[in-house]
Amino acid sequence: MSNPDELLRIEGIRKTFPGVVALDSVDFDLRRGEVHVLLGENGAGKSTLIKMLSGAYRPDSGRITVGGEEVRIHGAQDSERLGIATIYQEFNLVPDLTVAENIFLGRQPRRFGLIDRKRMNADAAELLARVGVDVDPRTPVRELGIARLQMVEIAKALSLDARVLIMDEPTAVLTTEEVDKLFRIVRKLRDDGVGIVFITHHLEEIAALGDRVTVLRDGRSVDQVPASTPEDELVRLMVGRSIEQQYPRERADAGAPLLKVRGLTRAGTFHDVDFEVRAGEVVGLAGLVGAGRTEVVRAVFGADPYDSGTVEVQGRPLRPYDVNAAMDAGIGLVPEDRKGQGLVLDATVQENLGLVTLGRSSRAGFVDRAGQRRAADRISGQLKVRMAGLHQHVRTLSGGNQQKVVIGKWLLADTKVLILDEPTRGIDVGAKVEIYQLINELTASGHAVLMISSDLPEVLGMSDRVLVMSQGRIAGELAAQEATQDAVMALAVSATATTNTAAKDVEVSRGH
Ligand SMILES: Nc1ncnc2c1ncn2[C@@H]1O[C@H](COP(=O)(O)OP(=O)(O)OP(=O)(O)O)[C@@H](O)[C@H]1O
Repeated sequence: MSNPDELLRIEGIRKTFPGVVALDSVDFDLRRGEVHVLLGENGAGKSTLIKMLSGAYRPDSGRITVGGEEVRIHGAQDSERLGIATIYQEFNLVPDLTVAENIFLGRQPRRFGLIDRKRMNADAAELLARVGVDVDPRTPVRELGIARLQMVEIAKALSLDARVLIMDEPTAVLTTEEVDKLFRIVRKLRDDGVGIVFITHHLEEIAALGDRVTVLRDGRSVDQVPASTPEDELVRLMVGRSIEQQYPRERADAGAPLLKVRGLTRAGTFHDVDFEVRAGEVVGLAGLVGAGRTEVVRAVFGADPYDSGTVEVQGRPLRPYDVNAAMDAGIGLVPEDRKGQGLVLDATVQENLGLVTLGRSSRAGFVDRAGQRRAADRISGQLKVRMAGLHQHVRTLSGGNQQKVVIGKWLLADTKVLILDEPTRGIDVGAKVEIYQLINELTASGHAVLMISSDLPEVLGMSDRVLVMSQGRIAGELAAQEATQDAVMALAVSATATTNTAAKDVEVSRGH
Protein backbone atom coordinates (compact mmCIF):
# COMPACT_ATOMS: atom_id res chain seq x y z
CA MET A 1 0.00 0.00 0.00
CA SER A 2 1.45 3.36 -1.00
CA ASN A 3 0.13 5.60 1.74
CA PRO A 4 -0.20 4.12 5.25
CA ASP A 5 -2.76 6.81 6.07
CA GLU A 6 -5.03 5.74 3.26
CA LEU A 7 -8.28 4.28 4.58
CA LEU A 8 -10.04 3.62 1.34
CA ARG A 9 -9.73 4.14 -2.38
CA ILE A 10 -12.26 4.07 -5.18
CA GLU A 11 -11.03 3.69 -8.73
CA GLY A 12 -12.97 3.93 -11.98
CA ILE A 13 -16.36 3.18 -10.45
CA ARG A 14 -19.30 3.03 -12.82
CA LYS A 15 -22.94 2.60 -11.88
CA THR A 16 -25.92 2.73 -14.18
CA PHE A 17 -29.66 2.62 -13.61
CA PRO A 18 -32.17 2.11 -16.42
CA GLY A 19 -31.67 5.11 -18.67
CA VAL A 20 -29.19 6.87 -16.32
CA VAL A 21 -25.45 6.70 -15.95
CA ALA A 22 -25.27 7.76 -12.30
CA LEU A 23 -21.49 7.31 -11.94
CA ASP A 24 -18.88 7.03 -14.64
CA SER A 25 -15.19 6.37 -13.90
CA VAL A 26 -15.22 7.99 -10.48
CA ASP A 27 -12.05 8.15 -8.39
CA PHE A 28 -11.98 9.01 -4.72
CA ASP A 29 -9.76 8.32 -1.72
CA LEU A 30 -9.97 8.89 2.00
CA ARG A 31 -7.17 9.21 4.55
CA ARG A 32 -7.03 8.80 8.29
CA GLY A 33 -7.83 12.00 10.15
CA GLU A 34 -9.36 14.00 7.31
CA VAL A 35 -12.73 15.42 6.35
CA HIS A 36 -13.16 14.81 2.65
CA VAL A 37 -16.05 16.78 1.18
CA LEU A 38 -18.08 15.41 -1.74
CA LEU A 39 -19.40 18.33 -3.73
CA GLY A 40 -21.73 18.31 -6.71
CA GLU A 41 -25.00 19.52 -8.14
CA ASN A 42 -28.29 17.78 -7.43
CA GLY A 43 -28.12 14.46 -9.21
CA ALA A 44 -24.33 14.55 -9.71
CA GLY A 45 -24.02 11.15 -8.04
CA LYS A 46 -22.95 11.88 -4.45
CA SER A 47 -25.53 9.65 -2.76
CA THR A 48 -24.98 6.88 -5.29
CA LEU A 49 -21.25 6.95 -4.56
CA ILE A 50 -21.66 6.62 -0.82
CA LYS A 51 -24.21 3.86 -1.31
CA MET A 52 -21.43 1.82 -2.94
CA LEU A 53 -19.55 2.09 0.32
CA SER A 54 -22.50 1.31 2.57
CA GLY A 55 -23.35 -1.76 0.51
CA ALA A 56 -26.73 -0.47 -0.67
CA TYR A 57 -25.61 -0.58 -4.33
CA ARG A 58 -22.95 -2.58 -6.12
CA PRO A 59 -20.84 -0.96 -8.80
CA ASP A 60 -21.11 -2.20 -12.40
CA SER A 61 -17.32 -1.94 -12.68
CA GLY A 62 -14.34 -0.40 -10.93
CA ARG A 63 -12.41 -1.15 -7.74
CA ILE A 64 -12.84 -0.37 -4.08
CA THR A 65 -9.90 -0.96 -1.75
CA VAL A 66 -10.02 -0.67 2.01
CA GLY A 67 -6.72 -0.60 3.88
CA GLY A 68 -4.97 -1.48 0.63
CA GLU A 69 -7.03 -4.60 -0.09
CA GLU A 70 -9.65 -4.89 -2.77
CA VAL A 71 -13.07 -5.51 -1.28
CA ARG A 72 -16.59 -6.31 -2.38
CA ILE A 73 -19.27 -4.67 -0.31
CA HIS A 74 -22.47 -6.63 -0.76
CA GLY A 75 -24.53 -5.29 2.07
CA ALA A 76 -24.67 -3.35 5.31
CA GLN A 77 -22.87 -6.13 7.20
CA ASP A 78 -19.88 -6.11 4.84
CA SER A 79 -19.67 -2.37 5.21
CA GLU A 80 -19.88 -2.55 9.00
CA ARG A 81 -17.21 -5.24 9.12
CA LEU A 82 -14.89 -2.99 7.12
CA GLY A 83 -15.35 -0.21 9.67
CA ILE A 84 -17.56 1.98 7.47
CA ALA A 85 -20.57 3.72 9.05
CA THR A 86 -23.05 5.82 7.08
CA ILE A 87 -25.39 8.42 8.48
CA TYR A 88 -28.15 9.18 6.03
CA GLN A 89 -30.58 12.06 6.21
CA GLU A 90 -33.37 9.67 7.00
CA PHE A 91 -32.04 8.06 10.09
CA ASN A 92 -31.92 4.32 10.51
CA LEU A 93 -33.12 4.22 14.09
CA VAL A 94 -36.08 2.30 15.48
CA PRO A 95 -38.43 4.85 17.11
CA ASP A 96 -39.90 2.54 19.73
CA LEU A 97 -36.58 1.30 21.06
CA THR A 98 -34.48 3.21 23.54
CA VAL A 99 -31.33 5.11 22.65
CA ALA A 100 -29.14 2.34 24.12
CA GLU A 101 -31.12 -0.41 22.35
CA ASN A 102 -30.67 1.39 19.07
CA ILE A 103 -26.95 1.87 19.56
CA PHE A 104 -26.41 -1.82 20.29
CA LEU A 105 -29.17 -3.22 18.08
CA GLY A 106 -28.41 -6.90 17.42
CA ARG A 107 -25.25 -6.70 19.58
CA GLN A 108 -26.68 -6.19 23.05
CA PRO A 109 -24.35 -7.30 25.85
CA ARG A 110 -25.69 -10.46 27.45
CA ARG A 111 -25.40 -12.04 30.85
CA PHE A 112 -26.61 -15.59 31.42
CA GLY A 113 -28.28 -15.44 28.01
CA LEU A 114 -30.30 -12.36 28.89
CA ILE A 115 -29.67 -8.82 27.71
CA ASP A 116 -27.55 -7.10 30.32
CA ARG A 117 -29.45 -3.81 30.40
CA LYS A 118 -27.36 -2.27 33.09
CA ARG A 119 -24.19 -2.75 31.13
CA MET A 120 -25.81 -1.76 27.86
CA ASN A 121 -27.07 1.51 29.34
CA ALA A 122 -23.71 2.24 30.98
CA ASP A 123 -21.83 1.57 27.72
CA ALA A 124 -24.29 3.75 25.81
CA ALA A 125 -23.91 6.56 28.37
CA GLU A 126 -20.15 6.47 27.85
CA LEU A 127 -20.49 6.72 24.06
CA LEU A 128 -23.03 9.53 24.34
CA ALA A 129 -20.66 11.40 26.62
CA ARG A 130 -17.93 11.00 23.99
CA VAL A 131 -20.10 12.78 21.43
CA GLY A 132 -21.09 15.28 24.11
CA VAL A 133 -24.82 14.71 23.98
CA ASP A 134 -26.87 15.00 27.10
CA VAL A 135 -29.48 12.27 26.74
CA ASP A 136 -30.55 9.41 28.98
CA PRO A 137 -29.78 6.11 27.19
CA ARG A 138 -33.16 4.78 28.37
CA THR A 139 -35.10 7.44 26.41
CA PRO A 140 -37.19 6.07 23.55
CA VAL A 141 -35.73 7.35 20.28
CA ARG A 142 -39.14 8.64 19.17
CA GLU A 143 -38.87 11.41 21.79
CA LEU A 144 -35.69 12.90 20.31
CA GLY A 145 -35.38 15.87 17.95
CA ILE A 146 -33.36 15.71 14.75
CA ALA A 147 -30.06 16.97 16.16
CA ARG A 148 -30.07 14.38 18.93
CA LEU A 149 -31.04 11.59 16.53
CA GLN A 150 -27.95 12.48 14.56
CA MET A 151 -25.81 12.35 17.69
CA VAL A 152 -27.20 8.91 18.53
CA GLU A 153 -26.27 7.75 15.04
CA ILE A 154 -22.75 9.04 15.59
CA ALA A 155 -22.56 7.27 18.96
CA LYS A 156 -23.67 4.10 17.21
CA ALA A 157 -20.93 4.52 14.62
CA LEU A 158 -18.40 4.91 17.44
CA SER A 159 -19.68 1.75 19.11
CA LEU A 160 -18.97 -0.08 15.86
CA ASP A 161 -15.43 1.27 15.92
CA ALA A 162 -15.96 2.90 12.55
CA ARG A 163 -12.80 4.18 10.91
CA VAL A 164 -14.76 5.68 8.05
CA LEU A 165 -17.77 7.86 8.83
CA ILE A 166 -19.95 8.97 5.93
CA MET A 167 -22.38 11.84 6.47
CA ASP A 168 -24.97 12.73 3.82
CA GLU A 169 -25.97 16.41 4.20
CA PRO A 170 -25.93 16.26 8.00
CA THR A 171 -26.28 20.01 8.40
CA ALA A 172 -29.31 20.49 6.11
CA VAL A 173 -31.79 20.29 8.96
CA LEU A 174 -29.77 21.74 11.84
CA THR A 175 -29.80 25.18 13.46
CA THR A 176 -26.61 27.24 13.68
CA GLU A 177 -25.93 26.10 17.22
CA GLU A 178 -26.49 22.50 16.33
CA VAL A 179 -24.16 22.83 13.35
CA ASP A 180 -21.44 24.24 15.63
CA LYS A 181 -21.86 21.31 17.95
CA LEU A 182 -21.75 18.80 15.11
CA PHE A 183 -18.58 20.43 13.78
CA ARG A 184 -16.92 20.11 17.20
CA ILE A 185 -17.71 16.40 17.26
CA VAL A 186 -16.55 15.84 13.69
CA ARG A 187 -13.26 17.64 14.41
CA LYS A 188 -12.73 15.50 17.49
CA LEU A 189 -13.34 12.30 15.52
CA ARG A 190 -10.96 13.53 12.86
CA ASP A 191 -8.32 14.18 15.50
CA ASP A 192 -8.87 10.62 16.72
CA GLY A 193 -7.93 9.40 13.24
CA VAL A 194 -11.39 8.73 11.78
CA GLY A 195 -11.78 9.55 8.08
CA ILE A 196 -14.98 11.45 7.34
CA VAL A 197 -16.80 11.74 4.02
CA PHE A 198 -18.99 14.82 4.22
CA ILE A 199 -21.70 15.90 1.78
CA THR A 200 -23.06 19.43 1.91
CA HIS A 201 -24.62 22.09 -0.31
CA HIS A 202 -23.51 24.84 2.10
CA LEU A 203 -20.26 26.02 0.60
CA GLU A 204 -19.13 28.01 3.64
CA GLU A 205 -18.97 24.76 5.60
CA ILE A 206 -16.25 23.45 3.34
CA ALA A 207 -13.48 25.80 4.44
CA ALA A 208 -14.73 25.63 8.04
CA LEU A 209 -14.53 21.87 8.34
CA GLY A 210 -13.01 20.21 5.31
CA ASP A 211 -9.50 19.18 4.31
CA ARG A 212 -9.98 18.06 0.71
CA VAL A 213 -12.85 18.31 -1.76
CA THR A 214 -13.75 15.93 -4.57
CA VAL A 215 -16.05 17.53 -7.11
CA LEU A 216 -18.54 15.35 -8.97
CA ARG A 217 -20.17 16.62 -12.11
CA ASP A 218 -22.64 14.55 -14.16
CA GLY A 219 -21.47 11.36 -12.51
CA ARG A 220 -17.76 12.00 -13.03
CA SER A 221 -15.10 13.05 -10.56
CA VAL A 222 -13.90 16.19 -12.29
CA ASP A 223 -11.43 17.53 -9.75
CA GLN A 224 -9.89 17.23 -6.34
CA VAL A 225 -8.97 20.48 -4.59
CA PRO A 226 -8.05 21.69 -1.09
CA ALA A 227 -10.96 22.80 1.10
CA SER A 228 -9.43 26.28 1.25
CA THR A 229 -10.34 26.79 -2.44
CA PRO A 230 -12.37 30.02 -2.79
CA GLU A 231 -16.14 29.50 -2.99
CA ASP A 232 -16.57 30.99 -6.45
CA GLU A 233 -13.96 28.59 -7.77
CA LEU A 234 -15.75 25.66 -6.11
CA VAL A 235 -18.98 26.80 -7.76
CA ARG A 236 -17.29 26.97 -11.13
CA LEU A 237 -15.91 23.45 -10.75
CA MET A 238 -19.25 22.14 -9.63
CA VAL A 239 -21.66 23.72 -12.11
CA GLY A 240 -19.19 24.36 -14.92
CA ARG A 241 -19.78 28.12 -14.97
CA SER A 242 -19.53 31.13 -12.66
CA ILE A 243 -22.52 32.51 -10.83
CA GLU A 244 -22.51 36.27 -10.98
CA GLN A 245 -25.26 37.08 -8.61
CA GLN A 246 -26.30 34.79 -5.83
CA TYR A 247 -29.57 36.61 -5.11
CA PRO A 248 -30.82 38.06 -8.39
CA ARG A 249 -33.96 39.69 -6.98
CA GLU A 250 -35.65 41.93 -9.52
CA ARG A 251 -38.25 43.98 -7.75
CA ALA A 252 -41.67 44.37 -9.26
CA ASP A 253 -44.13 47.15 -8.43
CA ALA A 254 -46.31 46.12 -5.51
CA GLY A 255 -49.99 46.08 -6.44
CA ALA A 256 -53.17 45.30 -4.51
CA PRO A 257 -53.02 43.00 -1.48
CA LEU A 258 -53.59 39.41 -2.61
CA LEU A 259 -53.37 37.83 0.84
CA LYS A 260 -54.62 39.45 4.02
CA VAL A 261 -54.25 37.75 7.38
CA ARG A 262 -55.93 39.39 10.38
CA GLY A 263 -55.73 38.43 14.05
CA LEU A 264 -54.86 34.82 13.30
CA THR A 265 -54.62 32.95 16.59
CA ARG A 266 -54.25 29.38 17.73
CA ALA A 267 -53.92 29.09 21.48
CA GLY A 268 -50.41 28.18 22.54
CA THR A 269 -49.00 28.38 19.00
CA PHE A 270 -49.48 31.79 17.38
CA HIS A 271 -51.29 34.95 18.42
CA ASP A 272 -52.83 37.89 16.67
CA VAL A 273 -50.88 37.44 13.49
CA ASP A 274 -51.56 40.30 11.07
CA PHE A 275 -49.92 40.75 7.70
CA GLU A 276 -50.58 41.11 4.02
CA VAL A 277 -48.77 40.22 0.85
CA ARG A 278 -49.29 42.32 -2.26
CA ALA A 279 -49.20 41.40 -5.91
CA GLY A 280 -45.60 41.56 -7.12
CA GLU A 281 -44.06 41.19 -3.68
CA VAL A 282 -41.74 38.69 -2.07
CA VAL A 283 -42.30 38.81 1.67
CA GLY A 284 -39.84 36.92 3.85
CA LEU A 285 -40.94 35.34 7.11
CA ALA A 286 -37.95 35.16 9.43
CA GLY A 287 -37.57 34.00 13.02
CA LEU A 288 -35.98 31.49 15.31
CA VAL A 289 -36.73 27.82 15.04
CA GLY A 290 -39.99 27.31 16.93
CA ALA A 291 -41.21 30.90 16.44
CA GLY A 292 -44.35 29.57 14.74
CA ARG A 293 -43.65 30.39 11.11
CA THR A 294 -44.53 26.98 9.63
CA GLU A 295 -47.59 26.75 11.89
CA VAL A 296 -48.91 30.10 10.64
CA VAL A 297 -48.49 29.31 6.95
CA ARG A 298 -50.05 25.87 7.37
CA ALA A 299 -53.08 27.53 8.98
CA VAL A 300 -53.25 30.11 6.16
CA PHE A 301 -53.18 27.24 3.64
CA GLY A 302 -56.01 25.47 5.47
CA ALA A 303 -53.84 22.50 6.42
CA ASP A 304 -54.28 23.15 10.15
CA PRO A 305 -57.11 24.77 12.13
CA TYR A 306 -57.02 28.07 14.02
CA ASP A 307 -59.14 29.49 16.83
CA SER A 308 -59.83 33.01 15.59
CA GLY A 309 -58.89 35.54 12.96
CA THR A 310 -59.42 35.68 9.20
CA VAL A 311 -57.57 34.87 5.99
CA GLU A 312 -58.60 36.69 2.81
CA VAL A 313 -57.47 36.11 -0.75
CA GLN A 314 -58.22 38.98 -3.10
CA GLY A 315 -60.76 40.34 -0.65
CA ARG A 316 -62.65 37.05 -0.24
CA PRO A 317 -62.55 35.32 3.15
CA LEU A 318 -61.37 31.73 3.14
CA ARG A 319 -63.08 28.94 5.01
CA PRO A 320 -60.69 27.85 7.78
CA TYR A 321 -59.07 24.41 7.74
CA ASP A 322 -59.99 23.67 4.14
CA VAL A 323 -57.05 23.07 1.81
CA ASN A 324 -59.27 22.73 -1.25
CA ALA A 325 -60.84 26.11 -0.61
CA ALA A 326 -57.37 27.64 -0.24
CA MET A 327 -56.15 26.04 -3.46
CA ASP A 328 -59.27 27.08 -5.36
CA ALA A 329 -58.73 30.64 -4.14
CA GLY A 330 -55.18 30.47 -5.53
CA ILE A 331 -52.93 29.71 -2.57
CA GLY A 332 -50.11 27.20 -2.97
CA LEU A 333 -47.76 25.82 -0.33
CA VAL A 334 -44.41 24.18 -0.92
CA PRO A 335 -44.08 22.44 2.45
CA GLU A 336 -40.98 22.02 4.54
CA ASP A 337 -41.36 18.24 4.69
CA ARG A 338 -41.47 17.59 0.99
CA LYS A 339 -41.14 13.84 0.92
CA GLY A 340 -43.97 13.45 3.39
CA GLN A 341 -46.34 16.10 2.09
CA GLY A 342 -45.29 17.30 -1.31
CA LEU A 343 -44.84 14.23 -3.50
CA VAL A 344 -46.37 10.94 -4.58
CA LEU A 345 -43.12 8.98 -4.63
CA ASP A 346 -44.38 6.08 -6.74
CA ALA A 347 -45.81 8.33 -9.43
CA THR A 348 -43.79 9.73 -12.34
CA VAL A 349 -42.25 13.18 -12.59
CA GLN A 350 -44.97 14.23 -15.03
CA GLU A 351 -47.75 12.95 -12.78
CA ASN A 352 -46.30 14.79 -9.81
CA LEU A 353 -45.83 18.01 -11.74
CA GLY A 354 -49.46 17.80 -12.87
CA LEU A 355 -50.97 17.04 -9.46
CA VAL A 356 -52.36 20.48 -8.73
CA THR A 357 -53.24 21.53 -12.27
CA LEU A 358 -54.79 18.17 -13.06
CA GLY A 359 -57.01 18.36 -9.98
CA ARG A 360 -58.27 21.72 -11.17
CA SER A 361 -58.78 20.98 -14.84
CA SER A 362 -60.49 17.65 -14.19
CA ARG A 363 -62.86 19.40 -11.81
CA ALA A 364 -63.55 21.85 -14.60
CA GLY A 365 -64.45 18.84 -16.76
CA PHE A 366 -61.56 18.50 -19.21
CA VAL A 367 -57.98 17.30 -19.20
CA ASP A 368 -55.57 18.67 -21.77
CA ARG A 369 -52.91 15.96 -21.65
CA ALA A 370 -50.75 17.34 -24.43
CA GLY A 371 -50.78 20.75 -22.78
CA GLN A 372 -49.84 19.16 -19.48
CA ARG A 373 -46.90 17.41 -21.03
CA ARG A 374 -45.65 20.61 -22.62
CA ALA A 375 -45.95 22.43 -19.33
CA ALA A 376 -44.14 19.64 -17.47
CA ASP A 377 -41.40 19.68 -20.09
CA ARG A 378 -40.98 23.43 -19.79
CA ILE A 379 -40.84 23.63 -16.02
CA SER A 380 -38.54 20.62 -15.59
CA GLY A 381 -36.24 22.19 -18.17
CA GLN A 382 -36.25 25.56 -16.40
CA LEU A 383 -35.51 23.94 -13.07
CA LYS A 384 -32.95 21.62 -14.69
CA VAL A 385 -34.48 18.52 -13.12
CA ARG A 386 -31.94 15.77 -13.73
CA MET A 387 -33.90 12.70 -14.81
CA ALA A 388 -34.10 9.97 -17.41
CA GLY A 389 -37.38 11.52 -18.63
CA LEU A 390 -40.77 12.69 -17.42
CA HIS A 391 -41.73 9.01 -16.97
CA GLN A 392 -39.10 8.46 -14.25
CA HIS A 393 -40.56 7.65 -10.84
CA VAL A 394 -39.96 10.43 -8.36
CA ARG A 395 -38.69 7.93 -5.77
CA THR A 396 -35.56 7.34 -7.87
CA LEU A 397 -34.70 11.03 -8.37
CA SER A 398 -31.92 12.50 -6.26
CA GLY A 399 -33.06 14.36 -3.14
CA GLY A 400 -32.51 17.81 -4.62
CA ASN A 401 -34.32 16.91 -7.81
CA GLN A 402 -37.31 15.67 -5.83
CA GLN A 403 -37.47 19.10 -4.24
CA LYS A 404 -37.38 20.79 -7.61
CA VAL A 405 -40.41 18.71 -8.64
CA VAL A 406 -42.45 19.91 -5.64
CA ILE A 407 -41.58 23.50 -6.42
CA GLY A 408 -42.29 22.94 -10.12
CA LYS A 409 -45.71 21.51 -9.35
CA TRP A 410 -46.76 24.73 -7.67
CA LEU A 411 -45.10 26.98 -10.21
CA LEU A 412 -47.18 25.24 -12.89
CA ALA A 413 -50.35 25.59 -10.90
CA ASP A 414 -50.53 29.33 -11.55
CA THR A 415 -51.14 30.09 -7.89
CA LYS A 416 -51.74 33.73 -7.03
CA VAL A 417 -50.08 33.47 -3.67
CA LEU A 418 -47.24 31.00 -3.43
CA ILE A 419 -46.00 30.14 0.04
CA LEU A 420 -42.55 28.57 0.12
CA ASP A 421 -41.36 26.90 3.34
CA GLU A 422 -37.58 26.44 3.19
CA PRO A 423 -37.61 26.33 -0.63
CA THR A 424 -33.91 25.76 -1.22
CA ARG A 425 -33.04 23.27 1.49
CA GLY A 426 -30.92 20.54 -0.11
CA ILE A 427 -30.76 22.42 -3.43
CA ASP A 428 -27.41 23.07 -5.09
CA VAL A 429 -26.12 26.62 -5.59
CA GLY A 430 -26.82 26.70 -9.31
CA ALA A 431 -30.39 25.45 -8.96
CA LYS A 432 -31.03 27.96 -6.17
CA VAL A 433 -30.45 30.78 -8.61
CA GLU A 434 -32.88 29.15 -11.09
CA ILE A 435 -35.50 29.05 -8.35
CA TYR A 436 -34.89 32.71 -7.48
CA GLN A 437 -35.31 33.61 -11.13
CA LEU A 438 -38.62 31.79 -11.27
CA ILE A 439 -39.69 33.72 -8.17
CA ASN A 440 -38.82 36.91 -10.06
CA GLU A 441 -40.94 35.78 -13.01
CA LEU A 442 -43.85 35.05 -10.72
CA THR A 443 -43.80 38.46 -9.09
CA ALA A 444 -43.20 40.23 -12.39
CA SER A 445 -46.46 38.71 -13.62
CA GLY A 446 -48.36 39.95 -10.58
CA HIS A 447 -48.19 36.96 -8.26
CA ALA A 448 -47.24 37.17 -4.60
CA VAL A 449 -44.67 35.09 -2.73
CA LEU A 450 -44.40 34.46 0.99
CA MET A 451 -41.13 32.76 1.86
CA ILE A 452 -40.00 31.13 5.08
CA SER A 453 -36.31 30.41 5.19
CA SER A 454 -33.78 29.69 7.88
CA ASP A 455 -31.06 30.79 5.50
CA LEU A 456 -30.88 34.42 6.57
CA PRO A 457 -28.82 35.68 3.62
CA GLU A 458 -31.47 34.15 1.34
CA VAL A 459 -34.31 35.94 3.18
CA LEU A 460 -32.41 39.21 3.08
CA GLY A 461 -31.29 38.73 -0.51
CA MET A 462 -34.68 37.85 -1.97
CA SER A 463 -37.36 39.63 0.12
CA ASP A 464 -38.87 43.07 -0.53
CA ARG A 465 -40.10 43.11 3.06
CA VAL A 466 -39.22 40.91 6.00
CA LEU A 467 -41.70 39.98 8.74
CA VAL A 468 -40.00 38.68 11.85
CA MET A 469 -41.81 36.26 14.14
CA SER A 470 -40.95 35.73 17.75
CA GLN A 471 -42.75 33.35 20.06
CA GLY A 472 -45.82 33.05 17.89
CA ARG A 473 -46.23 36.78 17.23
CA ILE A 474 -45.14 39.14 14.49
CA ALA A 475 -42.44 41.06 16.35
CA GLY A 476 -41.84 43.56 13.58
CA GLU A 477 -41.48 44.30 9.92
CA LEU A 478 -38.42 45.52 8.04
CA ALA A 479 -38.23 47.02 4.58
CA ALA A 480 -35.57 45.46 2.35
CA GLN A 481 -33.16 48.37 2.84
CA GLU A 482 -33.29 48.18 6.65
CA ALA A 483 -33.29 44.39 6.88
CA THR A 484 -29.85 43.38 8.09
CA GLN A 485 -28.91 40.20 9.93
CA ASP A 486 -28.59 42.18 13.16
CA ALA A 487 -31.95 43.93 12.75
CA VAL A 488 -33.71 40.62 12.04
CA MET A 489 -32.03 38.89 14.98
CA ALA A 490 -32.88 41.73 17.35
CA LEU A 491 -36.58 41.33 16.51
CA ALA A 492 -36.38 37.54 16.48
CA VAL A 493 -35.25 37.42 20.10
CA SER A 494 -37.34 40.39 21.27
CA ALA A 495 -40.28 38.47 22.77
CA THR A 496 -37.89 35.89 24.11
CA ALA A 497 -35.90 38.51 25.96
CA THR A 498 -39.00 39.93 27.66
CA THR A 499 -40.45 36.58 28.64
CA ASN A 500 -37.03 35.23 29.57
CA THR A 501 -37.57 31.80 28.09
CA ALA A 502 -35.03 29.11 28.85
CA ALA A 503 -32.06 29.49 26.57
CA LYS A 504 -32.39 25.98 25.24
CA ASP A 505 -35.59 26.92 23.39
CA VAL A 506 -33.86 29.74 21.59
CA GLU A 507 -32.27 28.16 18.62
CA VAL A 508 -31.03 30.60 16.09
CA SER A 509 -31.93 29.94 12.49
CA ARG A 510 -29.17 29.27 10.03
CA GLY A 511 -27.30 32.32 8.88
CA HIS A 512 -24.81 31.80 6.14
N1 LIG B 1 -32.60 3.68 -7.91
C1 LIG B 1 -32.44 4.51 -8.93
N2 LIG B 1 -33.04 4.31 -10.11
C2 LIG B 1 -32.86 5.15 -11.15
N3 LIG B 1 -32.08 6.25 -11.10
C3 LIG B 1 -31.45 6.50 -9.96
C4 LIG B 1 -31.59 5.66 -8.80
N4 LIG B 1 -30.84 6.18 -7.81
C5 LIG B 1 -30.25 7.30 -8.31
N5 LIG B 1 -30.61 7.49 -9.60
C6 LIG B 1 -30.18 8.57 -10.49
O1 LIG B 1 -28.78 8.72 -10.37
C7 LIG B 1 -28.40 10.09 -10.46
C8 LIG B 1 -27.53 10.47 -9.27
O2 LIG B 1 -28.34 10.58 -8.11
P1 LIG B 1 -27.76 10.85 -6.64
O3 LIG B 1 -28.89 10.62 -5.69
O4 LIG B 1 -26.52 10.05 -6.46
O5 LIG B 1 -27.41 12.40 -6.72
P2 LIG B 1 -26.84 13.39 -5.59
O6 LIG B 1 -25.55 13.93 -6.10
O7 LIG B 1 -26.82 12.70 -4.29
O8 LIG B 1 -27.92 14.56 -5.61
P3 LIG B 1 -28.60 15.51 -4.45
O9 LIG B 1 -27.66 16.63 -4.19
O10 LIG B 1 -29.84 16.00 -5.13
O11 LIG B 1 -28.88 14.62 -3.26
C9 LIG B 1 -29.69 10.87 -10.56
O12 LIG B 1 -29.91 11.20 -11.91
C10 LIG B 1 -30.75 9.91 -10.07
O13 LIG B 1 -32.00 10.15 -10.68
